[in-house]
Amino acid sequence: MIEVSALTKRFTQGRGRKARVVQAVDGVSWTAADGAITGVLGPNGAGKTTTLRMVAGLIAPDSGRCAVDGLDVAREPRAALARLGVLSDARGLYPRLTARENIVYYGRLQGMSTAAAAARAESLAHLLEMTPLLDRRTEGFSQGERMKTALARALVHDPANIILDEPTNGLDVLATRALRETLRRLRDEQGKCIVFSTHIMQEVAYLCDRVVLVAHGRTVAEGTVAELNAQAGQADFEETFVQLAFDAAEREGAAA
Ligand SMILES: Nc1ncnc2c1ncn2[C@@H]1O[C@H](COP(=O)(O)OP(=O)(O)OP(=O)(O)O)[C@@H](O)[C@H]1O
Repeated sequence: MIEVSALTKRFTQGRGRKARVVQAVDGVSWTAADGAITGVLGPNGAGKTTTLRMVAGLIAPDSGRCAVDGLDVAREPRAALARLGVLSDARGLYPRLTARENIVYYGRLQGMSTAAAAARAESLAHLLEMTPLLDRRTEGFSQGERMKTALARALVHDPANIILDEPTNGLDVLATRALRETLRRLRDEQGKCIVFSTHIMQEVAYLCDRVVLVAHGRTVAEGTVAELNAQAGQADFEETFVQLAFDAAEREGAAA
């Protein structure tokens, strides 16, 4: 389970009188349950990536709390992050290493033996249908190949919780379907807690058990697609999203 409560983060750009402050996250709260796929949705700049980076321990919040399976990411980072797999938007593979080496290296960083990490790389390659890629250097990999390698790396230590930032970015229709199927299996067969951010409404309808809508760094609505449609009085989730997220953002803007 992943819990985010009253999280805030601001960035300051520049110095002195020219300094500009951006309130990227402004008290966002949500919970993602085990055995469920939770989608975090919001307009550009709503604070989704910043929030997920705080959950992953990559940046520290100004205030508020993130917890993974009840472990506070700030207080017990090693224990909390050992229970988390992260697929970031940047992917961040080592280009001179093969896919296999990237996955095994990450397993070693997570405290696994080389043999255990190597065995896991094989089974994940099978699950993700990427066995032919394993011994190629990742330099020059296509978007889909990079995503599969990065996902295998994120899953190498078999974390109970997985966060994915725009995982289908740049993927073709078959790779997108394969990823969806993988996420469903991880949820249904292994009871993982999966959180992902996306801009693709179809993906939400296909995959998400629960949706968190964020705007201006805050949660503006939460529920199943059907509950949110009912709340907005819409049949189409895209209309619901525009109404709940963008109208909320406009109201916030007018009030500011
Ligand atoms: N390192 C940083 N320095 C300055 N501002 C930042 C930094 N990271 C994020 N921001 C700002 O914080 C706000 C939230 O950004 P974030 O990337 O979290 O949004 P997002 O919801 O993921 O957006 P998108 O859907 O466009 O990816 C934006 O205004 C962004 O410009």
